Amino acid sequence: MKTTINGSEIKQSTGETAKISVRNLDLFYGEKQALYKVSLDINEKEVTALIGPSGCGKSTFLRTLNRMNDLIDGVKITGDIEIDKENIYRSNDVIKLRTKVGMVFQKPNLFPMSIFDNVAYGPRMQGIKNKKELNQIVEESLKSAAIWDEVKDRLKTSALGLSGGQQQRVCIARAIAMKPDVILMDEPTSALDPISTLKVEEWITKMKNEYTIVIVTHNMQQAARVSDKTAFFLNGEVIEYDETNVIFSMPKDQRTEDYVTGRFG
Ligand SMILES: Nc1ncnc2c1ncn2[C@@H]1O[C@H](COP(=O)(O)OP(=O)(O)OP(=O)(O)O)[C@@H](O)[C@H]1O
Repeated sequence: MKTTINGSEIKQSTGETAKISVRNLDLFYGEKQALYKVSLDINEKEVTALIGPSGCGKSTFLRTLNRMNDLIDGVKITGDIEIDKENIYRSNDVIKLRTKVGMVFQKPNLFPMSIFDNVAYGPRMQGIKNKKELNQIVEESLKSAAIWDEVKDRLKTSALGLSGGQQQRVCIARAIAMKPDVILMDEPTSALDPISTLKVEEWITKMKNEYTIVIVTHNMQQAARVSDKTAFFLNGEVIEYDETNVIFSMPKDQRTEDYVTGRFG
């Protein structure tokens, strides 16, 4: 279904609950505009993939959803983003937002501390001190991220001693430990080998009934495998947003078709 608000087309789907509503989002890095009137709804407990050629604004858009761009000097954002109907740019509680909206980056970015302390870091910052409770959160999070069996006997050793694929799953566990509703993933497997990639993809598929997941990927097969909806970005605009099978098998816009069939990118 397509509707219009203030003359701008809202890309949305019927019948489902929008967890995240984005309206008329413009973003500037200083003088340079990186996003143009982005309006779309992201459904709860679905996987939404953001695809498009390098530099088209996917990561920029992803970072607006937990206000990570606030950390960059000279960024100006106009428009509205609501999560659970709350305008995230009208609240000053960025910590609360980043608890609710977790993020997994392209490269594993664990702290130079033990596996346990990495996963317990967020809960401890939230004030949880009880050892039994922390043990439970760490175990559950590592299990959920499908890494428990590989690390359960070395929780007190440095997380940096793990392989890249294992580190990325500990990053996922660290995000889960905060009990987020939304998990943003910025090319989470681009630095991983095929087996680790498969494990992360399996995690996404298994967990999509628990979290709203938004993933930036350059890998078309990955988007097709894991996502329910796909948004195609080009030059800072959303060109097309639809069910993933529509985007990949019968896109409406020629530019989407050219991109997904590999004619450019
Ligand atoms: N911190 C920044 N300061 C200035 N310009 C930036 C900054 N980050 C990104 N840009 C510019 O904004 C545009 C969008 O970049 P962005 O990283 O969001 O694209 P992308 O689609 O995620 O690209 P890629 O697939 O290569 O990661 C690009 O022109 C980029 O050069």
